[in-house]
Amino acid sequence: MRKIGIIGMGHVGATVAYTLFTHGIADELVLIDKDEDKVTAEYNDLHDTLARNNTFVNVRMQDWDALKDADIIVTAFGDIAASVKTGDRFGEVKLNAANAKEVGKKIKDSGFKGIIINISNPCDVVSQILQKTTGFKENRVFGTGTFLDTARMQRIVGEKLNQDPRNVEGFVLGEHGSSQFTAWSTVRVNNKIALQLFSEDEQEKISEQSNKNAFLVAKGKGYTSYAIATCAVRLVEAVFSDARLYCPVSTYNPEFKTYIGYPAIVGRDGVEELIPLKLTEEERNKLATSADKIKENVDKLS
Ligand SMILES: NC(=O)c1ccc[n+]([C@@H]2O[C@H](COP(=O)([O-])OP(=O)(O)OC[C@H]3O[C@@H](n4cnc5c(N)ncnc54)[C@H](O)[C@@H]3O)[C@@H](O)[C@H]2O)c1
Repeated sequence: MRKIGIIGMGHVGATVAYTLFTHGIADELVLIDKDEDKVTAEYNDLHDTLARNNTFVNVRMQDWDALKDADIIVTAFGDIAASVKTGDRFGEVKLNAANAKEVGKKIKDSGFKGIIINISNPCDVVSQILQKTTGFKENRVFGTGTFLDTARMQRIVGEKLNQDPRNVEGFVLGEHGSSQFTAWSTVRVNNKIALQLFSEDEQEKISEQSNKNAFLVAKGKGYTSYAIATCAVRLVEAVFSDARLYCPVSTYNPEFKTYIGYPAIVGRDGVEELIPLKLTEEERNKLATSADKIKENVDKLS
């Protein structure tokens, strides 16, 4: 039986739940939020789809003990308005560092033995605090990190070259935040080296745009949901099917001694392997700067 807990049933948590529910990816869901009215509303709205759904799903709510035998927990707690207001995901840092400690303790106390996939921002800092608080091995707690930013980069590059974004390989690395960057040495489009397809100026603009797109979406609707939920669900599927998916996630990187967005293999045990990249010196320096920013905040807040 595939059982998933979702903690934080705001825009993102609810979209993850809906996707899992309607795509037949989970047999049982446990929905948790500190806002009782919100979680009750989502619980009922999801239940009302059952008679027209292709598959049956058991749903429970506000039951921490039910997490004991869950396979995966997706964390999406926070207050998106705090990030949107400041135009920076660090707008939620104090609030979500405290939430991560509270939620991490409750997860640990539940006896949960599975994999945590964190979405809450700032994603790298929160993922690491969750890992520290639960005491789980690092492979069992990871964040969506730059998986979403990489999808945004693939979309932008694809649009510029009139290609399906899935024809674009390569990575946005570092913090899921303002110090992230496109590692152009890794980017290929239909096996053509992207460095040869874009001028330095264009590379710079695309790299910035991958980060800015989040705030463009949030400016119009107050939050983002579809793209991040699709990324999180993809990672859930990779764990369930032991896909050994090669993708960038926020995970502990021994070289930089912090959680940070970097390519890894994701399977049944969570992050099973880091795949070392041959970066240019400039890219390595950018990654080191990004790591310092994350580390500083983890040290201050955990
Ligand atoms: N990693 C990414 O790429 C990415 C993308 C989008 C959003 N996010 C982040 O995901 C989080 C959720 O976004 P959203 O738009 O759904 O926010 P939201 O404000 O709509 O919802 C957050 C929910 O978390 C709940 N919550 C807060 N503290 C809690 C706690 N201690 N225990 C249980 N529930 C708690 C709130 O009641 C609320 O329902 C935010 O931190 C946001 O910045 C990350």
